[in-house]
Amino acid sequence: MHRFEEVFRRPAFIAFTVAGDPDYATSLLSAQTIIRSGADILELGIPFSDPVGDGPVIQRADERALCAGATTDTAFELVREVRKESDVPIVLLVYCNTVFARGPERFYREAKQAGVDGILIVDMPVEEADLVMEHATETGIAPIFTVTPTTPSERVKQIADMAGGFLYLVSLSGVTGKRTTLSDAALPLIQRVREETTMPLALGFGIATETHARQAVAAGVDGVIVGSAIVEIVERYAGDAETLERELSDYIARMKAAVVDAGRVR
Ligand SMILES: O=P(O)(O)OC[C@@H](O)[C@@H](O)c1c[nH]c2ccccc12
Repeated sequence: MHRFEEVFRRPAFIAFTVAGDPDYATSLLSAQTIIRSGADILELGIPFSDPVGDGPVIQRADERALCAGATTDTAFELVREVRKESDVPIVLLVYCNTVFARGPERFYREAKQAGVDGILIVDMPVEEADLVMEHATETGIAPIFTVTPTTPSERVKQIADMAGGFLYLVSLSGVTGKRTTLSDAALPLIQRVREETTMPLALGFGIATETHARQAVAAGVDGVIVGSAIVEIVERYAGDAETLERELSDYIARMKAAVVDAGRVR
């Protein structure tokens, strides 16, 4: 859990991409570019056939990756490859089926061997987390959980007690995807969760612009998570590696600068 503590000493920029989107080579280039451009944490989604928490942009990315042959094994391979050149914390974002298809013991063990620092099982309620908690503890992989605007405060406390690394604050009730403004529910959520825990809090869902990122940091979060806006860049420029690298690195660098800058004036 060392890597997370270090990262959250100042507001962090957390970037999501789908492992294997649209193919292995492009996705490795994207992950490396994201890290080289200053992202503090890499969130890697293992593509899944029924990603119920995801909007159309990430659904399409999952589909592209699966069509190109992405599997849990190729996602672990990607982590190993990224680890050769970087120490940034890597969080795997998965649906339950992916973990249980392999068996949780083996999944956590292989994730650890590949160099994973945290695992967020997006459709696993805390009530069922017992099924994986011992493996998280054994491997030292941080169990990351989400809380949403509709999570009662008592439950927030229960979740925070189990969680490691950071708490993922879902800014709105809905699926992933860019929004034009930061959700109205974000600020009250941040304030409410702050009262229940001292863990680092990272806000995600709908965040796409530097303004959103600044607002989130000003509201008191320790991390800002962006997914769909990044996946859209991959989708648009995947056919041209040089342009993809440039566009992605511009975007990540701008978002990171906004987060750092907003942290300074806070
Ligand atoms: O795409 P957005 O709106 O920027 O949200 C982040 C998100 O993509 C990433 O963290 C994520 C991708 N798929 C998920 C499923 C559930 C929770 C979170 C996620």
